[in-house]
Amino acid sequence: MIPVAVRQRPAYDDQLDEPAALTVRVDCPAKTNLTLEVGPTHDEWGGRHELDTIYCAIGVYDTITATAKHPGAGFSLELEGAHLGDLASSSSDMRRNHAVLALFAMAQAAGRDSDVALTITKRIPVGAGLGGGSADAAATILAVNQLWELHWPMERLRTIAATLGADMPFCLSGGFAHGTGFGERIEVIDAGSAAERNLIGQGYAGEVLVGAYQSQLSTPEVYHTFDAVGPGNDDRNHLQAAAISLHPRSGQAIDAAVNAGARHAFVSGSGPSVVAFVPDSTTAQRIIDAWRNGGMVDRIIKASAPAHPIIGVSQ
Ligand SMILES: C[C@@](CO)(OP(=O)(O)O)[C@H](O)COP(=O)(O)OP(=O)(O)OC[C@H]1O[C@@H](n2ccc(N)nc2=O)[C@H](O)[C@@H]1O
Ligand SMILES: Nc1ncnc2c1ncn2[C@@H]1O[C@H](COP(=O)(O)OP(=O)(O)O)[C@@H](O)[C@H]1O
Repeated sequence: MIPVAVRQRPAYDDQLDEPAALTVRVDCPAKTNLTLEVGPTHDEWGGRHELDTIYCAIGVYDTITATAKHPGAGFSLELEGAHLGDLASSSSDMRRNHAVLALFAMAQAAGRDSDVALTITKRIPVGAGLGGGSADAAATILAVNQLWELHWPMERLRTIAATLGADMPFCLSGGFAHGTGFGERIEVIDAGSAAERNLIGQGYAGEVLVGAYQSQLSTPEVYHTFDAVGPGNDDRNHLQAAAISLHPRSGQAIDAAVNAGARHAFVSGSGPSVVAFVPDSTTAQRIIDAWRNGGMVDRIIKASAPAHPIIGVSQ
């Protein structure tokens, strides 16, 4: 089921006697990996690695809006946010933005032109191992599915998302899920299931602190480094040692969070950001103080997990 909160659409604008412009807004959460086991590479997956991962969506949301434009007008993209990372650079090509690639993929699958105005309000740190680009792509797929009244089921949307990136199929539904293949095969862990109760019982739910950085890590570079150094002893995220070798402050932030009482603290996916699950607000404050006093992170974001995309329709 796609979690949808839809407001009623007025059929026509009284003044202009033409269809009123509809805007679909999707708030799409970041992702992390509670476990990430990395296996061998496969040529048929473009050299990507086999994965076995438990995804978890965390409530730091990017917002995408999609509004229909006149036929033949083409697409447009506006980006806003205080922390745009390398997306703010003049060499950043709008046509390579993950949201735009997702719009093109949906247009091709639907046999339509991509006459849509997209806006992205970025809150998910960029190049941080939090799947921000994947969240924006997933949000665009969900938005266009609604805007064009396609009503395609989740499985069809996942198939399209999988052509764009490993994390994107998960980001369509959020929550908790088991990912296999190169990360694109998703088995949702249902709310209330024994598997979900098990994750919650282990402390993988509730209040979360994200320690974020100005610097980014490149996902391919982290996988290359993993190929050289392998997983760290006892690391549930096999990419953690590689990420820390490239960005040592992440390791310091993990140690500080654990010492201050975090239930779990780890590098999120390919890093460099660090996620800490905290049992209560006193512990959260201890971790925040340790991170700030030690200069171990550049930015701290409070969130909760698990989270889901939220879809709304308005004029
Ligand atoms: C590591 C993870 C963990 O969830 O995400 P991040 O933490 O970076 O967000 C994912 O595996 C990344 O997902 P995503 O960023 O969507 O990957 P893709 O666009 O498909 O691939 C980008 C590059 O990452 C490497 N890659 C990705 C997935 C995979 N199973 N094996 C790989 O080796 C390849 O070098 C590939 O060219
Ligand atoms: N909409 C987008 N949001 C974030 N990054 C994007 C987006 N579109 C393209 N990118 C590019 O994708 C790369 C990875 O960004 P992101 O998805 O945030 O990180 P990660 O793969 O570590 O989770 C960045 O170099 C960024 O420029």
